[in-house]
Amino acid sequence: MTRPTTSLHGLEVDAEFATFIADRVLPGTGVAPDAFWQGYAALLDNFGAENRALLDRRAELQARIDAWHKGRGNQPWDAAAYRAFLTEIGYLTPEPAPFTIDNGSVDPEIATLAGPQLVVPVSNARFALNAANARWGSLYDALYGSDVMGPVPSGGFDAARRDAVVARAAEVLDQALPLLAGSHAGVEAYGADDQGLVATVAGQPVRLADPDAYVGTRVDGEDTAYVLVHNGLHVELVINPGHPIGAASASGLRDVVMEAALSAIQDCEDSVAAVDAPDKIGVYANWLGLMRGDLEESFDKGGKTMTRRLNPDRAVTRPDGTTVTLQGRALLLVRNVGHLMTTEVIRKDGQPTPEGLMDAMVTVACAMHDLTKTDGPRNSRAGAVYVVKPKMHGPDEAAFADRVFAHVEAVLGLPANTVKLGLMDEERRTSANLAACIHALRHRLFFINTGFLDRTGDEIHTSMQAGAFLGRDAMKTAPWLAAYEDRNVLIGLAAGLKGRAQIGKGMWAKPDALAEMLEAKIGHPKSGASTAWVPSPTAATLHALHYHVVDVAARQDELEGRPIPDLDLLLTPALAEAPLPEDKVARELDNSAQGILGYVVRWVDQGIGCSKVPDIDDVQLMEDRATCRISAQYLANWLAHGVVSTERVEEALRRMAAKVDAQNAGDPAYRPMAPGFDGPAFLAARDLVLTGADQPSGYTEPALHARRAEAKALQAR
Ligand SMILES: CC(=O)SCCNC(=O)CCNC(=O)[C@H](O)C(C)(C)COP(=O)(O)OP(=O)(O)OC[C@H]1O[C@@H](n2cnc3c(N)ncnc32)[C@H](O)[C@@H]1OP(=O)(O)O
Ligand SMILES: O=CC(=O)O
Ligand SMILES: [Mg+2]
Repeated sequence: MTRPTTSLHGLEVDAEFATFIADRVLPGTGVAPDAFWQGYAALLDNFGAENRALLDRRAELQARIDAWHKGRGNQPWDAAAYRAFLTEIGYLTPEPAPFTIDNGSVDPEIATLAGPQLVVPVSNARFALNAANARWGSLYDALYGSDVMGPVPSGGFDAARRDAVVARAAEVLDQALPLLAGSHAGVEAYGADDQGLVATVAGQPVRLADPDAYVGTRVDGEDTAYVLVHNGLHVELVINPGHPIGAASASGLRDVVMEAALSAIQDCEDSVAAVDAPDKIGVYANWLGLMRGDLEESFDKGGKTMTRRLNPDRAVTRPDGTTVTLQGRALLLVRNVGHLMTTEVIRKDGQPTPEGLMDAMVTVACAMHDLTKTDGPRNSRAGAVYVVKPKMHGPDEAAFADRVFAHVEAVLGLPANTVKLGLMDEERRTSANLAACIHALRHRLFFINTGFLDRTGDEIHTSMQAGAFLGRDAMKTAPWLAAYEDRNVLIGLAAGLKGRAQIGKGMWAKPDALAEMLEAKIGHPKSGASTAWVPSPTAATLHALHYHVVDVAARQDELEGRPIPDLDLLLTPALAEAPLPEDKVARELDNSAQGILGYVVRWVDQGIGCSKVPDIDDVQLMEDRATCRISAQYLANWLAHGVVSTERVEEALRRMAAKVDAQNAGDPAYRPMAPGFDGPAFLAARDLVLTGADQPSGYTEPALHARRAEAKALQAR
């Protein structure tokens, strides 16, 4: 169905979108619609052709790499020859001379504090608000409601579990905020005087081992919270003897509230399905509401209607009677799409235009509402806009992004480098040239982050023709992956990110396996990362505990200057040296097929960009476009090397489609894929695998967008 358009400065703009910009985004920013669209037309004039040329360069390099591998036949891996070849074709670029980033004014959550980073699809207002409010999380709820204390209870209140939770929380306090004597488990009363916190243990007053850890007191209704701080993260001891949990404790402690998601990425990219003007308006409208501070969402929960809004800041009274205000919300960052896709929302010369350029203009324009606020809670007190830029390949693309945002700032009348960029290190050409990429963004870089999921997909795609890749488990311990993670931290430290920008690690993709996360994810701060991604507020609260155990700044000091793992390690693909065992192939084939279908069917038919999908062992996995890219690229690679045949893949897809249908039987909105196997969802999954070797960088976006548009058209009939 053709939608009405408006002609603006030579652009054909979706009419509803143009109205959204004029009536909702721009009022209050001081930018007139005419100036906006004139600037937009200039943006396309200046950068449209270059954007296409950068994509052509990706394709050219990939074709040369494919040809090189094919030309080598079965010769053994030759790291020196490969590196020389990559240098010759310009895949590897010269290293910059030593430098330190100079990113201007950024917030403490970016520069100095270390803690969890929550990611959320911004298209879902209920979740997006929840993510913003996940700055503070109940430790009691996170322990009680997750698998950390054993299987999640399904029945009524479990008093034994409550006692175990209370004991575990006391252990956390003893580790992070110990008393001079005794344990928090034995506290009979908490109080405060002008010297700080006073706990009563065995009838005696006991102070904190570190008296400076006491910040002050916060009263909220019946609750009195004693606010403490450790490693820069606050912890509240919430006292309320009248509360059922507080009543069960001698001290009246009813909760331990952790400062958790220091920052949250509101995602316009891999966790959302936004393919047309209404979708993009939905995404931008939520981001706008967050930046204006007035987003709200009402929904039914437990039979009651709830309305969710952004939480206020928290006022704490210090012992000297002065007030200190703590941020009530996570610092919000926005992830734009990458350079690849184009959008029909804005056309020029009859052609769709780069979606990344639209995200750049519109998300920054929305964020101006935060920058221009004169009262009420602010997002960035440093006056910055934080844009996460994903899927960039190498320094030229990073430099391109830098110039695009400089143009956006000029059009919107913002001081240079107001927009800070987060560099996702998630494509191989970026990892291999990381220092040069950071250098290209040095005046606005606010993070580097190892997006290991996309990175794994790109690893397979780049070396698609080199041979068959090892299976998933072996990939997790492959030398390239360790080199990638370690190099990222060390290169970041060498570029002076400590104290100036975040060094981030990737997503915990098993949202329900939080006991396992608690064991494993401490590895992120230990590796020198000042933040790491979590999929939910509960995971943020639990991951916060790691930053009380590890002092990241001290860890970064230890790591700085250590030798950077050799580039050859990063560049050596994890190929199977012998035929893969048949049982492993069969299992991984089914697993990948199930994961792809389980994700794609909700994306294409229902527009859900991020889902929990059970794997073959019934472990719920977070699936987004990056995890889908991995599965599709695995199968495409095995197809390319005869590990599996097309017929076998088709059979597995059909069999797994029936299984996914059964898994979704309880969803009234679900449309089964079997027995026809001819709907857009099934065909999207099939496209992703069978054409995976030919998709640009192995991305899933082109197939998903096309099939979602098809499904929408069918549904509109
Ligand atoms: C490779 C990459 O790019 S990773 C980055 C992209 N991935 C993400 O952003 C993952 C974000 N996470 C999610 O979308 C979800 O957690 C999923 C899809 C994994 C699971 O969703 P669900 O099955 O609905 O979660 P579940 O039922 O366990 O929990 C729902 C509750 O948790 C909250 N919640 C879950 N995830 C989030 C989140 N990321 N942010 C805020 N709140 C969240 C919901 O608001 C809801 O609480 P409410 O009822 O009070 O509103
Ligand atoms: O975006 C994150 C990733 O792992 O990919
Ligand atoms: Mg990614």
